[in-house]
Amino acid sequence: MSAPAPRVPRVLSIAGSDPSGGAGIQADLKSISANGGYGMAAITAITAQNTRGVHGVHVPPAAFLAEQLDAISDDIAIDAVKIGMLANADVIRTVAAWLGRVRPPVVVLDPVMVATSGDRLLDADSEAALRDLLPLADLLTPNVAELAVLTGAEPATGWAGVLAQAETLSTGSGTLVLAKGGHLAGDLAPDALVDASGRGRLTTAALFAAVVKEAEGNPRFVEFGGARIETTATHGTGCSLSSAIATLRVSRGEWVPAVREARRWLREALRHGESLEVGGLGAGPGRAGHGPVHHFAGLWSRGGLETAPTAAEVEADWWGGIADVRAGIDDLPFIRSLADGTLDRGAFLGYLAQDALYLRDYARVLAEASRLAPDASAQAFWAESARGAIEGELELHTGELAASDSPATSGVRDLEADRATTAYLDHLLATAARGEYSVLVAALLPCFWIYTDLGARLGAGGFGDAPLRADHPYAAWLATYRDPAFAIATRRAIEIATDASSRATPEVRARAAQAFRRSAEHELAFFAAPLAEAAPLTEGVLLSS
Ligand SMILES: Nc1ncnc2c1ncn2[C@@H]1O[C@H](COP(=O)(O)OP(=O)(O)O)[C@@H](O)[C@H]1O
Ligand SMILES: Cc1ncc(COP(=O)(O)O)c(N)n1
Repeated sequence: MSAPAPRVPRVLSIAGSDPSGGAGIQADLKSISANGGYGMAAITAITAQNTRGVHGVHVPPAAFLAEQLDAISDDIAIDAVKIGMLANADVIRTVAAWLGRVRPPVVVLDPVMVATSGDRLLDADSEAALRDLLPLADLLTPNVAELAVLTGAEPATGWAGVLAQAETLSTGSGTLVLAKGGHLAGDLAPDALVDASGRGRLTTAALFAAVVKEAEGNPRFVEFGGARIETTATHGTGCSLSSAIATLRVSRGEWVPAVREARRWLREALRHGESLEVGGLGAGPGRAGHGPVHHFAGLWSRGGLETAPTAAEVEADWWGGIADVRAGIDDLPFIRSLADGTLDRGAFLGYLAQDALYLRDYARVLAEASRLAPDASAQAFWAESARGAIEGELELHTGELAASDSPATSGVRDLEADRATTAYLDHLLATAARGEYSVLVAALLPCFWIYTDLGARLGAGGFGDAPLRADHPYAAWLATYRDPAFAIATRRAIEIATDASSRATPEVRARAAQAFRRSAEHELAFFAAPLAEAAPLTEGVLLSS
């Protein structure tokens, strides 16, 4: 039994809108999604901005923000909140009142004041109101400039100064602070979690720390190092990072792993930001702005964009994709004459002899599928099918072939596989040798599926009444393929193979579809062979012992 899937963190962003998509709620929703959360957004302000700057800000009435917040919290359990641009004191008070009522388990506050472009995003006279909001958060993520404003100091010019201000802020607000080095000069872009609140939030988390520094007064620093990434795509880094941390704090349960993972993700997004080619249109020299980070760089390259088909969709695709092969099989003189009973007995026995030869190696390939199977149920199924194929082969020797009056049937064991049998087996053995389970089971499937389908249609009068007559010369053979147990096995084989393909990567799925079709084509050639190239079962085609 597999463990239940972990619940998806429900994360609310309370922030401004950036129509260019790089910062604000747009960045937050992308960041939350990229980090495995369900994103929601209550909009505090609507900005008109692009990668070069903010042209305008419209702040809807704070009462309407309250309505948005209540609509969400009345209906949805919120696991984490990320707070970004708050615009003015009314908005701040509305958010503070809502937080006081709802108190979500994780609150990350990015005290947005000034955009990367230098434009103000918070009224200058609202800084006091913002300070009052700080204690309601669990984590503050100010940049260098914001840290300076919040501590009433000059912006720090070095990392030690940033850490000192972060400590001051943490002590004053009683919250954890993430000090960010993004705006410092130099080759490094370090961040650090600073907990001087005395609430010991980092005690457990510090176990995970790469570097834990004990400083005077015993505040705790957990530092995250990293080289500065050479890029202009830094618009929205603060928004993206704080949303990622809020989301990952829910799924990881601790601050340090959440920050470490969020930073790793953001750094990948930063490295690929410029590839988006967002911004810079018509910019004169020196006006090129800051493009967004690529929030989905990792997901798109590793997860792919293709929608995975369900097993039922794979089944329909595969079966529909061999409609021409199936029609070809139905039209074969071998199948037609087998159905109406006019098939030459020698040709029939020749077919059975090839079938026996086929089953011997088919059983080995089924056993290989069992070896590769990812779970016990599939492992048992393929092993059982291998046993069935071996039994089928033995039955052929003791049944139809042994009973035949041909003097040569005793030499079946030494009979050589004809071209069609050899080609089919080569395909199956080569697929097995490549060791890709989902491709292998797709290759094994037509033998189950096409026979079951043929047997069912022969038995249901699809080829006329002749196959239903008890005195049909090949009644015993027809009965084998109508066997309900075989139909059940076929259903299970279809389920296993299509399920494996629906979960596989697009590349593996394409190889599986091709292997399935190849096997179906070999089935056609196999049925065509007895009346096409191989002579009936006579001493001429047997290497009798
Ligand atoms: N060029 C860069 N290379 C690596 N990391 C960066 C770079 N610029 C910003 N960061 C990281 O992005 C995050 C946001 O930091 P920062 O730019 O200081 O905040 P804000 O966007 O709020 O101004 C931090 O983790 C910081 O270390
Ligand atoms: C709506 C909105 N919120 C926040 C920021 C800050 O983002 P950054 O500091 O990365 O430019 C922004 N530019 N716009």
